[in-house]
Amino acid sequence: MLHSAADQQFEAGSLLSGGDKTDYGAVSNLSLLDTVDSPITLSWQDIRVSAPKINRDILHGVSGIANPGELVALMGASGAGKTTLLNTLVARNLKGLQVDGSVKVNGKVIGREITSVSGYAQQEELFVGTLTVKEYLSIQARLRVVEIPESKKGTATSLEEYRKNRVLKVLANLNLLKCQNTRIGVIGVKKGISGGEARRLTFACELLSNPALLFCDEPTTGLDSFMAESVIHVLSTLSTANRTIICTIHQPSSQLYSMFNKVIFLACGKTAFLGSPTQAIEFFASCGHVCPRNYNPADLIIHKLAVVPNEEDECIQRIEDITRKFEQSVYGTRLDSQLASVTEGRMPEKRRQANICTQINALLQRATIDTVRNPSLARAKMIQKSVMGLFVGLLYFQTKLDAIGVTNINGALFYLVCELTYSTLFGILNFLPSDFPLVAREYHDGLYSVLSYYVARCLSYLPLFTIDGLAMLLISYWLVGFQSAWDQVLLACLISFLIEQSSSAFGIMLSCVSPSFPIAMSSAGPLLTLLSLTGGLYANVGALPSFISWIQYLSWFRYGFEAFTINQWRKVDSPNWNSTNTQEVMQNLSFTESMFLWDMVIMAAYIVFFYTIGYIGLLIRIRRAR
Ligand SMILES: Nc1ncnc2c1ncn2[C@@H]1O[C@H](COP(=O)(O)OP(=O)(O)OP(=O)(O)O)[C@@H](O)[C@H]1O
Repeated sequence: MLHSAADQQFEAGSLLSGGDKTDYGAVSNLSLLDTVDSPITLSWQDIRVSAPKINRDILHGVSGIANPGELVALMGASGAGKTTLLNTLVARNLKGLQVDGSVKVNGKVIGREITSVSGYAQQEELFVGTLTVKEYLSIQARLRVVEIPESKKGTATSLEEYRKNRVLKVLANLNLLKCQNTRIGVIGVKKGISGGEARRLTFACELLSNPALLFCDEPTTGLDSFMAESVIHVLSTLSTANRTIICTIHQPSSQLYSMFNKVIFLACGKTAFLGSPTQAIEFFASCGHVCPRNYNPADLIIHKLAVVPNEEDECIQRIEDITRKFEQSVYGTRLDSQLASVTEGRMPEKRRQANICTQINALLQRATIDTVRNPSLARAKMIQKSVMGLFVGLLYFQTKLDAIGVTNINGALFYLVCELTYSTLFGILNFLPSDFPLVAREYHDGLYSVLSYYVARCLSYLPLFTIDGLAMLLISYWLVGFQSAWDQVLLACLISFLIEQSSSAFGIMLSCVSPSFPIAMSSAGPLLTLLSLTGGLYANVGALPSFISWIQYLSWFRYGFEAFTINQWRKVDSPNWNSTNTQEVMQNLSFTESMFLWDMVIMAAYIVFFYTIGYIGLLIRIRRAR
């Protein structure tokens, strides 16, 4: 992981170093670290987790407590159950697991509502990489900060100003001011902020709402020792403001180990120790595992708690010995008495969701920036459609209105329907896969509803997936010599819009209901073939066998082509053309002139239908992803 020279100056606590002083001026009248108004004591008792399908117990009655102002490390060998315990505490990622025992916030079991009083910085960083750090945080602030807290009422005149100050303050707190205008970046596509900055940005998002309880899954994994230390330093500083912070951590260095207020060691799904870092060293020494001088205590303890291949019996015996000794030790009994003395206290205020307009607005802004800054999509689509418009124009250049010309113009119209469909659909099939992990996480963090995301994302695609089609249509229009009375041009634009929207709504629906991107891709091809074959050019829609003829009524190819054709031939600016010629063209294709309006209404209805099914599919998938 890269880190800049400015990173190396990083010092949590002296947060102005390397920062942007102009910006900081805006928040200089505010204290750097907000003290938590309603501190949280988190306690958990006799947590048992099993996987019934494979008949396996993962946690065997684990108990513990974390108090305000404490930075707690959850440690243990790989497979000890750290992530499972953290997931149980935050009520996330427990699909397929049976969970018993109680998790209490200030002495009260609140279940999944823990999400609304805590922050969870997950290990996998998920951002919208095309945004800058400040843009991303500002949008997060609109979703996470919905009112000025009572204690901060005098610090800002409006919610907007409070959010702005909050973003600057969090940027300063986490030493992100110097990279605030840097794009976050997309792994493997575009380099952005450093690994340490990305990790701090994850905390920054969580801190916007100033949670009293913060969970962090492996905050130092993947970082070099300096970065790891700076991240833990930030957490340690944050905990001093009366926050309760619990994080899982893999083999911390001696330096890191001593920065925690409390360490919890798990082994084979049991608590092997809970207490201060120094007490842990003493306890393990009392069990016969003395830490040599200049040796990392965390390494020694985790090694003693690991089950080593080919030495399973010996290791399990040792672990049982340690866990039993812990239960009987002064630390074990003190934990029991602490848990017994937890009484119901004041509940912290739950984080409210922003109203639906704010949600859609913020998400639309984010999605639009992402779509516009995504050159592979925006630029490629515009270039492709313009080239295709030119190509069609040249291929059918100034077509005459004779028998061959009519066939050619109909061919050109059907080609436009296909071009408006295929590239749109395949361009939009990636609608969900790229967004899904972030949206599922933010939904379960309680930031917004699925409907807000869906509306915003669909709207963000609308301009691009309209303008490109119109560009193609208008470039080819006069080159081919389509009928160009103003009402015909306008109606052709409307038909083009409806065809392209039918295709993008269908693509979004497929993307949302398919279990995976490859399945969506592989089902799109055959479905489009079926719909285009019954579109009216390859086979006369009036002569299709009855058992297959019904498919045409599902095909926007058919409605779009019929509407384009009627629009073209109903009014022809030529002395050699009369209404009989129009009827002949219609009869040859088995199209009905009176269907013109219906074609457009039916396409509009299909668009609504596809979007609705897509929404239901997305809702089900996101709800299942907790
Ligand atoms: N959903 C599940 N179904 C079945 N087994 C599971 C499930 N989740 C976890 N386990 C098993 O439970 C054990 C503990 O897993 P967990 O991920 O909590 O360990 P960990 O201490 O976080 O390990 P690591 O440090 O390697 O991430 C592992 O053996 C794992 O295979």
